[in-house]
Amino acid sequence: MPATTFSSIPHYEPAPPTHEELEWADIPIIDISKAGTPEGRAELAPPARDAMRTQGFLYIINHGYTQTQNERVFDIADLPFAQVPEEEKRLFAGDIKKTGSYRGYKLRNYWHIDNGVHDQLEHYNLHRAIDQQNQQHPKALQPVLPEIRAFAEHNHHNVLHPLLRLLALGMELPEDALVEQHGFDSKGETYVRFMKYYPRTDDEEIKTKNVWLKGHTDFGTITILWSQPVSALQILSPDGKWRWVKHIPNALVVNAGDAMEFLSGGFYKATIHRVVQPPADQRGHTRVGAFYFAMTDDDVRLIPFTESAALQRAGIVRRCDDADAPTMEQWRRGRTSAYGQSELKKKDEVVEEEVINGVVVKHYN
Ligand SMILES: O=C(O)CCC(=O)C(=O)O
Ligand SMILES: [Fe+2]
Repeated sequence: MPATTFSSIPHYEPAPPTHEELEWADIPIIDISKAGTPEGRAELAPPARDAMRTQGFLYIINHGYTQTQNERVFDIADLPFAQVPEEEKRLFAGDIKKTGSYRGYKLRNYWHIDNGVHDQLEHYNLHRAIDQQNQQHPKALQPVLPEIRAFAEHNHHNVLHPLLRLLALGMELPEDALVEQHGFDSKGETYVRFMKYYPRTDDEEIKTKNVWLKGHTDFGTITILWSQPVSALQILSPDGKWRWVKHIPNALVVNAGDAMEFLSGGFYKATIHRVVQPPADQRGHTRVGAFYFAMTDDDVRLIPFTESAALQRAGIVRRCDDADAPTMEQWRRGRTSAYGQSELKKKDEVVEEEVINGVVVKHYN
């Protein structure tokens, strides 16, 4: 490894893992270090396919970062929140609704959760190409931008692309069918997100029934969430029950989003998930997250791979006619602008709906 000197930044110490026995989701583990050979990919493709077809979630381990590198990711992830003055944060806040893009900060109180209560979480989003996109960043991030770029490349080339090969094989397509739609250098919005949740008041907890981030699907193809110890993420299991996602040190929690569901004609599931108040022994702490939100290139039309024999056998399900199908760019902009801002239509006690590009999108309370 080349000798690299890293700038000294404060250490973010997360809360210790919970001791509570929660109802954990049953999420399969994929050892991605095996994906480097054709034999390894042939071995991993069926379990990856089954995980994405049933749970819509899987864990990735052995992706190539050490525990020390992993801790550095979270130290960097806390910088835009702990080391940037509020005034500077406002300067870098994204005009999300207008631009349909998350670049920059999403500050607290932006999304409506329930009963007049707004969110208490901040995120900061960087386009993966970092300094090639004319996106300016706060001062505290300047010294670590090369490391964030390396983090984006790691997610893209060592996690996303290997996984996309497995998922293409699962659809019995040429193994690069999805990789070809996810160029690192193509025009598209795949981005790095750092996120920080702050503890809330009892009143906020009561009014939202402890929901910190409403049940939703992600917009893109694949979300890579760097596992962190504060339990709060839940997924809606196939049996209709919310189950907790357990922390695995240095693992990645990966899920499929809307775009993957479109491309696969429902073969891979964009699973609903939400964030709730952590268990009692982890309350009162902040919760810092690091993510890579992947989408296809902007010009890809989100229509199913009808040539796939696997999809034909399973039955292709469309959420709109192919002729009306949005491009990735239309879908991400539409979803991003509306999220947490639009008037949702109440279907029943749990489900609310909105229509984006002619397609019905569900939100869960
Ligand atoms: O914070 C988490 O664990 C999940 C956040 C999430 O679902 C999202 O940002 O889309
Ligand atoms: Fe999400």
